[in-house]
Amino acid sequence: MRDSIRKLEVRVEIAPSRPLRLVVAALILRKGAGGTEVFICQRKPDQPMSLKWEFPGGKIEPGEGPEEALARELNEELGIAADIGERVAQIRHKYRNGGAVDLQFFVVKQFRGPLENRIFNDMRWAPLATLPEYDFLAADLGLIRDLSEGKLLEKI
Ligand SMILES: Nc1nc2c([nH]c(=O)n2[C@@H]2O[C@H](COP(=O)(O)OP(=O)(O)OP(=O)(O)O)[C@@H](O)[C@H]2O)c(=O)[nH]1
Repeated sequence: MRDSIRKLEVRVEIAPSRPLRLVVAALILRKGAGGTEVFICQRKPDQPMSLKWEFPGGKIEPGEGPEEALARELNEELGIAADIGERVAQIRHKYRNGGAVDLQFFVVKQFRGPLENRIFNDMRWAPLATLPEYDFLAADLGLIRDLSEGKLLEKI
């Protein structure tokens, strides 16, 4: 009896928690012929939430600031050295599997180096008005609507 009680206590202590994932992502912008374009990326078929589109970025690691984390991710994923600009959106989203993310989006208007596809299934420049045509991650949908309607970046 005592043994089973002790086991239960241990289980509770090591029970996996699902912490909020702190994520940063970039709205990399350029002026195209038909207006502002943003750089979007498609997840690989073998990744969770496969083939969904997203903005490049990733999780903040312990000890990193958000801008620092985003510069590192853009370098790892796309091979660029980016100047991280203004933070334009923050979204909290709970995915159906119970995981929650806190997403911060930063504008990037300048970067050095060619954009290299290091981890994505596909990637491209998309005019803001065309964003709703892409199957984006659920957490991004409000932002996609705002961007496609010309909101959020008016003062950028
Ligand atoms: N980079 C990026 N991540 C996003 C966006 N929207 C969104 O919900 N996320 C979520 O934020 C997390 C980013 O983590 P990550 O890029 O470092 O790692 P990952 O996809 O391999 O996820 P995992 O390591 O949690 O399984 C993912 O869970 C992803 O689903 C977005 O627009 N860009």
